[in-house]
Amino acid sequence: MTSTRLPVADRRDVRRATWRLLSGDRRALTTVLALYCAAAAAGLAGPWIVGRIIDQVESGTTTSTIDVLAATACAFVITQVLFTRAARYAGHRFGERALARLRERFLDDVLDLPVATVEHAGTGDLMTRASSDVATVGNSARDALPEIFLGFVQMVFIAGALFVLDPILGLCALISLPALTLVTRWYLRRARDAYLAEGAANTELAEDLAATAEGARTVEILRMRAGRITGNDERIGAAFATRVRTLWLRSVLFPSIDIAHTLPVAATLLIGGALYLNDQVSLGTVAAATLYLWQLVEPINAVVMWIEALQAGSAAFARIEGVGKVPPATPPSGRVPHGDLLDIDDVHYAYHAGHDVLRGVSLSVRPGERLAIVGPSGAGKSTLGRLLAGIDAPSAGRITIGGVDATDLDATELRRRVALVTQDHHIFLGTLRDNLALAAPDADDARMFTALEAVGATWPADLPAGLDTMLGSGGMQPDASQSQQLALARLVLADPHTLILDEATSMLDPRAARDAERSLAAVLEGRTVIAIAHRLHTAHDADRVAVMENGVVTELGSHDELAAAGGTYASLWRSWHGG
Ligand SMILES: Nc1ncnc2c1ncn2[C@@H]1O[C@H](COP(=O)(O)OP(=O)(O)OP(=O)(O)O)[C@@H](O)[C@H]1O
Repeated sequence: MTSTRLPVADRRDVRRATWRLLSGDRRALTTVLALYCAAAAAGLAGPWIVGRIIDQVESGTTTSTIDVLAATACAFVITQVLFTRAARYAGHRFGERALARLRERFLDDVLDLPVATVEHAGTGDLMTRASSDVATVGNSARDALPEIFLGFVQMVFIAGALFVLDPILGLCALISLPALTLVTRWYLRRARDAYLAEGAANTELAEDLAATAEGARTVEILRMRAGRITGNDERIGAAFATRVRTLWLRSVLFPSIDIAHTLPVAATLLIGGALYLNDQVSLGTVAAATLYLWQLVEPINAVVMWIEALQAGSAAFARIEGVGKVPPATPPSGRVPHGDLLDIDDVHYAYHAGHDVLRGVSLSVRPGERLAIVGPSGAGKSTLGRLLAGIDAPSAGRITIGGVDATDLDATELRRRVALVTQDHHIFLGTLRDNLALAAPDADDARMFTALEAVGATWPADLPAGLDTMLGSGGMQPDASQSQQLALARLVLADPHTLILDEATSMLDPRAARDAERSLAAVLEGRTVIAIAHRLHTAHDADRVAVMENGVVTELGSHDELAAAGGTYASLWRSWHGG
């Protein structure tokens, strides 16, 4: 099975998704925009009033006029502060709501992912998208977007005010614009890929570190320390290189911005000075224009700084949106199975092209039959179980349920009919009831207790809080055997017509395992059970036994037939029995 990263959405999709996210709360967005415009408009008054004060002083005026002008300037500054504060507050609330909608959609997309896709992609990829990518987008939605918007509004208003003040001085403000545009375009063209590469390198690093930490014991025992350190070093090196690349892009952008501030001020002072000497503009106008230009520093800096964050946010958003681009595992054909006959016809499967682990498996499992699959380790039993449960599709051949290809059934329909239970029994944080309701949301307490009893779990009846007992960290920690019983009880509640038990009871002690399997079989009378088993008593109790060796079924028959046939099963049975 080769590792395939989850897709990344392209620019057009990201633009569309951004618009969808923003326009999902139009009223709030309009309020935020209006408040920012009001704040930017109020900010224009200060320099203009200072210019007027200078002109008044030059032409000779009373102190009371100056006092009135100064008081007016103060009033506008306070108004600007109040509007900005209100705009930021509304902007943050808007951003948080947008982020909440994004998280909900992301969760839906993740839950819709085919299991095989998640396994192929590796959990690190999904974890990075769910954690750091969502946080980065949150940062953009909460801070970057509102700040960039405020910056743009301020720039447009200030440029407008400069032109109104004096068109020639207005032109001075634009002197750096072409160079600034070029540098910003140069940066933006490269930034997305650079940030995507940084995100991907971080994912690889996170996966590698997690694998080393999780497998620490194995690393110690097999003395793989040096190898792991070298591997981790390489990943850290790769992540470092991608960071250096984004740093290089920033190191070109930021100094260019600094120059872009200074040039227009110098030009305004020079040209404004010459105009003043020629009596074409007043001293107050030159002063006001210079102050406006200094005022531009803040929005330009903010826009550039936050555009950088927005780039990182856009790359992260592309990765989040990419999860929704994964095609459904099985485009439903709409065909309805007739009956529950499970037919496996010449099925091949390879994790790596050219290395078939299933090499032409053919088998028919009748409804209600109990089939045990036995065989040596690596024979392909679990792989066949995954294919039967629709987690992976055969590379060749067909698996049909009631005459319809398993790959043509939609995921919900397939899960309703076939369920795989393995040794992984996840207990979700929540009550015992929550954990059982996952399989049957409508089940009442009586049904839940019946399901638990069916799999031999009597301990829930003794719990003081009963089904309301909290499980998981901070609550009751079920042991391996109890977790397995919960998983089996979930299956009883889900009630699919075919159950595939892949070593499902292996963690229980032999007596408990036998009890659980017996109880399960009793509850599921008339249903199909395919048990992939290491313990041969499972085979002994089954209607038929299929022996798998090297990717094919080599023997098929009842326990008695195979035990008498003197083949692989007979020798397995003899050695298991110590005979
Ligand atoms: N995810 C995977 N990627 C690559 N190869 C795999 C993967 N899972 C299993 N294999 C290989 O496929 C072959 C069949 O494995 P499978 O687990 O289906 O056998 P099994 O009969 O169930 O063995 P066991 O009884 O030990 O679980 C083995 O050679 C195994 O190494």
